[in-house]
Amino acid sequence: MASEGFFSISVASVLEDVLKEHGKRLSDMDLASRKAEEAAARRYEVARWLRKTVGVVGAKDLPEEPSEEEFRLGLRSGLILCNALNKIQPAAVPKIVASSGDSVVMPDGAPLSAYQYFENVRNFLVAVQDIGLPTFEVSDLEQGGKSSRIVNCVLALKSYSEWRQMGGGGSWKFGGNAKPSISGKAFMRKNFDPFSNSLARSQFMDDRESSEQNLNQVESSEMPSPSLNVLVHAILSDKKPEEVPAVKTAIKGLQDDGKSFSKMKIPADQSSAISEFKKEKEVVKCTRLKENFHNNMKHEEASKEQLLKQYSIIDRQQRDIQLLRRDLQTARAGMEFMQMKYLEEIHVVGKHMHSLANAASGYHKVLAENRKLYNQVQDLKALILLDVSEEVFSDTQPLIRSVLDGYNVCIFAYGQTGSGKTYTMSGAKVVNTQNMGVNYRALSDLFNLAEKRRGTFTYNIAVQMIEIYNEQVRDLLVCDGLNRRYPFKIRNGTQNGVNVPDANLVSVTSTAGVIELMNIGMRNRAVGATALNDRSSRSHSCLTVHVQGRDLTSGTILRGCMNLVDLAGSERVDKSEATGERLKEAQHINKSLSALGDVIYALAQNHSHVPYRNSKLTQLLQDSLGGQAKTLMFVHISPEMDAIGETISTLKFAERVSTVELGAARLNKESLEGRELKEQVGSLKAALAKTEGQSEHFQTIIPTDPPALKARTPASAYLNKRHGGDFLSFQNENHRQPMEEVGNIEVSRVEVGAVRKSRIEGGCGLNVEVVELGPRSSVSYTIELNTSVVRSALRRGCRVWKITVEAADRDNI
Ligand SMILES: Nc1ncnc2c1ncn2[C@@H]1O[C@H](COP(=O)(O)OP(=O)(O)OP(=O)(O)O)[C@@H](O)[C@H]1O
Repeated sequence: MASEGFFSISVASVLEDVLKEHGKRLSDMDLASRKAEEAAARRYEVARWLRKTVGVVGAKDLPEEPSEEEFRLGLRSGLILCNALNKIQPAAVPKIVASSGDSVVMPDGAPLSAYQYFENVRNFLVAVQDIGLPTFEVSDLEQGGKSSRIVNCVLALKSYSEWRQMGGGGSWKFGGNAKPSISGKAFMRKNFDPFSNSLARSQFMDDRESSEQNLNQVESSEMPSPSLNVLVHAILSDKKPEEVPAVKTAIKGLQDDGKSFSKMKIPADQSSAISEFKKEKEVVKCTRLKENFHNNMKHEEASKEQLLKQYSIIDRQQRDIQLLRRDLQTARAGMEFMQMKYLEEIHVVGKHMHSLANAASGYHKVLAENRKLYNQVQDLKALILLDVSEEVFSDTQPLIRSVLDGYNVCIFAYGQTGSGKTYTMSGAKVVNTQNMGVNYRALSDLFNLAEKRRGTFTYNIAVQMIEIYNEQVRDLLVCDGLNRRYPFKIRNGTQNGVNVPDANLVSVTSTAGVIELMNIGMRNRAVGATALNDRSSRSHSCLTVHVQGRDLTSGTILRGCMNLVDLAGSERVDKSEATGERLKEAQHINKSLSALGDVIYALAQNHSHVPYRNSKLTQLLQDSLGGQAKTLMFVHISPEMDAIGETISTLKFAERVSTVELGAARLNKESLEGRELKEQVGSLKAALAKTEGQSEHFQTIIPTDPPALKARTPASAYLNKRHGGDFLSFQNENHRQPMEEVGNIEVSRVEVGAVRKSRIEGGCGLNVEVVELGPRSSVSYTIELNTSVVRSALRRGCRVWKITVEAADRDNI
């Protein structure tokens, strides 16, 4: 067993070495296909030769190009083989067992018995063996047998036949060794005749087992085994003649090294040959198995490697998935936590909002309370006598705030001529931060405070400036110095607090704008030189600031006004040396100041009648002195000794004033609903008033403010509702006409203060109510148009009327 193992390994190593040398070239060949092609070609060659040799009839069972199965079946009876051999060498097979009646051809459908097959084939094999040709096994003709060995045998026979046909000169050589044609029992295939070459290659590549028949023919112990022999032939077949010695040397070296070769003995008899052959067969099998195993191992290793790679990838992916899952869970937990936190915070914010809302409402309550208390303090203080000092303004500041809160305020300067009233109120001629007057400071504070309240209130501020000169009211805010409407009337207790409605009321948005107006007013003010003051004020001036504030949340309207009054100074005519106009002015000044004293006295004494109407000054200041305003008086006295009399008089006046107890100041507040109701009441009152004694007239109320044309005022809306919506309101029920007959009447241009109530003389016509724009919007006027004109227009189909009222025509209406 040990020697067999060693032998196997040696042969295998030789094979491997040879294969390594030539493996590259061989591996490139398509072994399987070549094997099949070559086997088929050789089989066809054999079939054709046999058919040709025994004749088509004799070889009818053998097709010209048989498949392996057909080939085997065709030759199975041994008849064709024996006949062919006998044709080449007559009586080589002395006895051929054939079917009855035909020694050559087998009868159709009557197969020979197995014994007959065996007889023929055995005889054939014995004969060819005697000739020295390669043989095959009887079993090769059976199913699963090796047809290649049969092919080899027949081809050798063919070669032998050809040699004989050529005369059989010399000795027939098969396999390269000179051999007697018949007597030789074996032959060597050293030469490369076509047959042996083909045979060797086919044996090497196609069927190593075919070497067993060659093995039987090996005669020298020095030669390699048949398989190696085939390999050597295969190698040498591709070499050039000059390369052959080198290859041979290499093989020899292999032989020397390989113990298997050196130890291998040629068997003496057939059985030992078969035994050796089997050994070699085992070796070949082992080699093949080893190769297969080796290849399988390699393949398995590659697969294993690939599998490992895939496992590692899958493992990594699974780890990644785990990580991702963990991240997802973390993120989910984070989200839930955030959500919870968010809800908590929302809850907290909600609570804060709630408390803030409470605080805000509380703040408003406290603010209202604060305002109330502050006003109570102001009311309690009443009139305070103050020394003129630079600190004066600090006490005026709270009053400024009151104006924005909807109260009326009056600040006025009293004192003899030349005592510094104008200086206190208006400041020095060249104004700086130190010598600014009360007026400037008050307005500056007013605008600052209004700006601070911008988020809660919007304020409209307008200014009037008038003077009372020689008991006549004049407008100081005129550019050309002309007071066309002079003298103006004073109206007390108007709804909007404008006591001199005809005087210019100019909107302002900044302190600078007010200063500009004040400068205009100062330029227009009547001044004159007296012995006591080279620029003595010869009139009482009054700067009135009208403030209308709207609460942005409630819509409530607050109206306040501030009168800043610079009185003309009382003067002793003998001292001021006034004559002529100055004297007349002085008399009016003194008279009005005396009237002011009387009013103060009456107020101080709580008289039922207060003589406000005794002078324009008291009439103008009626609302401020009468108890519905907060009033502050600056009292000026002269430090000069010769003015002691006036000083005492002034102080007495001040003392009297200080005793006056004003009532609580009234807040001019109007809610949105209240305002609308008032407007309705006002409109209705006006409508009722116009019904009296105007049976031939018809009236209409016209909204003059362009926006109001689109959105009717509550009053007109009310009237339209009452009268069917499409009717203009007519005060006389008998003459009420639908709108279609009268048409809309549009007033295209109405200037503030430009239209006054007027009546066209002799006309019984259409009453047109013109409502002025601006703060005095509640003031309404009626214009009557001649009825005949209206009727004529209606006849002409006039439906929309446009009435233009020019300011210049005011006095002519
Ligand atoms: N506190 C003061 N500091 C500096 N100058 C002053 C002061 N008060 C008044 N004067 C100056 O005294 C003069 C008279 O002052 P002012 O014209 O203000 O008096 P008045 O009381 O208004 O007089 P009248 O009643 O005649 O108009 C002016 O030249 C004014 O500049």
